[in-house]
This record gives sequence, C-alpha cells and structure tokens, in this order.
Amino acid sequence: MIRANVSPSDPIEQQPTIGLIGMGAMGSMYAKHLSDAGWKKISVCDRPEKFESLKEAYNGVPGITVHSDGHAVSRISDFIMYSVEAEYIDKVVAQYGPSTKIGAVVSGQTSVKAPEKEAFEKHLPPDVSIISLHSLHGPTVSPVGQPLVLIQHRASDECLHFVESLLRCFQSRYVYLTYEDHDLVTANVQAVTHAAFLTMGTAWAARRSYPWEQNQYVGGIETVKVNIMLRIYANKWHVYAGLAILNPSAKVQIDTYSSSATELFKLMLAGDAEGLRKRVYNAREKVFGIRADEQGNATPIFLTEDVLDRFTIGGRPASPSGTSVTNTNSHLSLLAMVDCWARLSIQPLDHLQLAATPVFRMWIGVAEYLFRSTKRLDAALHTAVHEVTYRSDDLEFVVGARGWSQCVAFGDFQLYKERFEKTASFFESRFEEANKIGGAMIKAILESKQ
Ligand SMILES: NC(=O)C1=CN([C@@H]2O[C@H](COP(=O)(O)OP(=O)(O)OC[C@H]3O[C@@H](n4cnc5c(N)ncnc54)[C@H](OP(=O)(O)O)[C@@H]3O)[C@@H](O)[C@H]2O)C=CC1
Ligand SMILES: O=C(O)C(=O)Cc1ccc(O)cc1
Repeated sequence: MIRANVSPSDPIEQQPTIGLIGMGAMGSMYAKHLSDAGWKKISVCDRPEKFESLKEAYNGVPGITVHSDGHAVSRISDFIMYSVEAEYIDKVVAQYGPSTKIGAVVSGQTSVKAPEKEAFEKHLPPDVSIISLHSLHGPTVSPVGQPLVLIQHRASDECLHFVESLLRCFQSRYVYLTYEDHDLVTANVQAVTHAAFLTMGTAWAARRSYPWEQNQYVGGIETVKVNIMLRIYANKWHVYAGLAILNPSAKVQIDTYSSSATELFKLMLAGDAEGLRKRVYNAREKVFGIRADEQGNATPIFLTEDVLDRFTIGGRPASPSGTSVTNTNSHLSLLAMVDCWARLSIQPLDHLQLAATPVFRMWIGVAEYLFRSTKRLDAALHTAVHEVTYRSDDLEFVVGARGWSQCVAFGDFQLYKERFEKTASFFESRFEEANKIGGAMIKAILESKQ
C-alpha cells in the first residue's frame, strides 16, 4: 500500500518493500544508503547466475534480502527500481515488468530516458505507477547535495511524495523534470563533456605516454583534465555508450564537438592567428558574456589555481634547472568545448543551477578559469598558432574526437566498448589513485564554491 509519507522509523509491518533490480555500481549504492538509513525491507537481485555470490555478499547486511531474479523482486515490492544497462532496459522490463505488484511504483535509473519510457509504457501493467529517477553523479560520489532527478510520468502526487520520502535519506537535491526535458538537459551536461574527456584519454593513450610523466606541468587545468579523464575510464563503458548512442540530442552535439576541434585545428595549421582569435573570442562572448574588448579578469566562479594545485597526480615534475615546469598549452579540448557550446547555443552556466554532474561542474570550472582570463586565453592561442611542439598532441586529439563522434553516429555499442576498453587498459594502473584524488577534488571544489 502506497502512503505519501513513509519513514525508516515506521514499524516494520508498515514499511514498504523496496525492490532493486540490477545490483551493479548504482544498484549497490542505493542498497547501501537505504540499508544504512534503516529501511528494513529491501529486496534485491541481479542476473539469476549471480544469485549465490550476491547472497554471500549481502549475508548479514541489515534490511537486505537477495532474490534469484526480477520476478521474485517485482511480485513483492511496492517500489521497484531498474538499474541495468540502458541498452538492455527494454529486454529486462519486458521480462519482469508483467510480474509487478498491483499498485506499485516502478522506476528506472538509466542515464537516458527515451528507451526507459518506451519500455515502461510497453511492458508495465496499467495498474502500476511510473516515476523515474536519475542520480546525477557516479556511484563513488556522496549523494549529499547532488541533484537527483524525479520524473513523475504516470503517477499521482501521493506516489511522488512516497518516492520523495523513501529517498530522503540520500539528502540529494530533487530536480523535477519530464522524460523529454531530462534527455535534453543531460545531453547538454554530459554528452559533449564526456566526448572531451574520452578524446583526451584516446589521444594520450595513442602517444603511449602518461602526460604527467612527460615533464609536462600537471597542475591547474591539467590536474582536472587528467583526474576526470581517469575517473571516466574507471567507470563502466556502457554508461557512456548508452547516454551517447541512445540519446538523440547527444549525437548532434558530439558531432559538433568533433567539428569544432577540427576547424580550430585547421586555423592553427594555417597559422591564422587572427581567424582563430576572432572565433574563440566570439565563443567567449556567447558563453561567458565577455566582449572581446573586455579584460574579463573577474574571479572565476569556483576554481582557483590554489584549489587545483592541491591535487597533482604523481607529484609535480621539475625542469632540468630544478624549477617547476609551467609550460602553457593550446588547450584545444577547452577551446573546442566553448566553441561547441556557442554553436549549439548551450548556456553551461545555467545548467550549474539545475542539473549539473560533478564532472560537468569541474569542466565548466576550468573552461571559465581559462576563458575569463584574457592573459591565459591569449597564451593558449599563442601556443596554438606558434608552438609547433604541441601539434602532434593536438592532431591526436582531433583524430580521437572524430573517431568517438563516428562511433556514436553509427550507434555501434561493440565498437564503443572496444575503443573504451583499449584506452582504459592503458590507464588502469592509475585508477585507484585517481579515484581517491578525484573524490577529494570534487569535495574541495564543491566546498570552495560554497
Ligand atoms: N555508473 C554511473 O556513474 C551511473 C550510472 N547510471 C545508470 O544506471 C544504470 C546502471 O549503471 P551501473 O550500475 O553503473 O552499471 P553496472 O554494469 O555496474 O550494473 C548493471 C547491473 O545490472 C545487471 N543486469 C543486467 N541484466 C539484468 C537482468 N536481466 N536482471 C538483473 N540484473 C541485470 C548487470 O549484470 P551484467 O553486468 O551481467 O550485465 C549489472 O550487474 C545504467 O543504466 C547507467 O546508465 C546512472 C547514474 C550514474
Ligand atoms: O558526472 C559525470 O558525468 C559522470 O561521469 C558520472 C555519471 C555518469 C552517468 C550518469 O548518468 C550520471 C553521472
């Protein structure tokens, strides 16, 4: 029975049964927080072949009962959340949806909602409600204060309040969207951001060197680039493949990012300093509202070199003379990002208020750090045109961006997986360190913002 206000302190017989189908990174994260909060009837399952290992893993964990499959979970649960690969959501809901308990609320955690909506409408019985979810952060990030999207699709307000009270223990910030707005907003926030970091990884892996071990300065902007790139490659490939390939808005955006990188690179090759400057300064005006004749040296919203420098990877290398190496670089990935936002009329700063992921926050932070300072931006543009040392890196970047864009355009999950895993294997030994540093960085950046 659905009640608008439920609490872990309710007597056990009045508590709803919470069902989690898919116990990978996100399902486990939900199970942990719900169990820690004191919910006493949490039913979980993964694929039937993982039943025994899952039972062992959750042996003695308060409130959690492991079931063999989604039928068993669906039949008894008042609230059910599917946390499976977006690519498989239709298949999994087709399988277990018809077993849903009468009157239950069904939800999904996939990062792209068009396929989830379709699966729910197609396979769920008419007597169950639909409220989708999306925690806008990875499974290793604390949910406190992070956006949690709620999509009240086929459900009463009472059902919505029920879900809100179930998840209050996450202390996340609820963001109310429709399925369609969700896909638009998350494409804006995630699609090109991920494309940029995936490309950095591919480009660095292609030259078979870790940037922080090449006597290249890895403080400031580079710190964020490296740490976030590593965090993304440490996550599951299907998370990024799903939201890029299955979100119709994402394809266009990723293609625009790739063409921005290509066009800026051609201006660099042509030595067209004025053309490059004009284009980049136009983008700056559109995205950050700073005119070309303004200095724009106002303090960036939340990033200072100080905060960033606390988090170098592998220590800061020294130049032969013993002083720190402080080379500039063309920052093609960031020039292309702001150019792409401008061409797509995306206002990234507006998204910060609504539904920004931690990765996006940091990315917009470094973009702003570079673009608000005329001195830094001019140094990057000067390097781009006059310092041929960086050309080979920039060439790899352009090739990488085009490769990711084509892979997404073809909608090829297998190719995506191969590209992703090949690059990930190159960086694998650094994931643990990066996850620690990245976590601390997210915390420091969020705190410094407040
Ligand atoms: N990771 C992240 O940062 C975030 C992910 N999401 C979304 O959440 C969803 C889950 O992601 P995540 O937890 O990271 O991925 P995982 O791969 O870690 O987890 C998905 C789990 O679902 C299982 N599964 C697949 N089919 C079935 C089935 N028929 N019955 C039961 N379980 C099944 C998978 O098994 P198997 O591995 O054998 O296929 C796997 O254990 C995705 O849609 C993702 O886009 C949302 C926010 C953040
Ligand atoms: O912050 C990011 O963009 C991440 O990479 C983590 C992530 C991945 C998928 C989601 O659906 C939500 C968050």
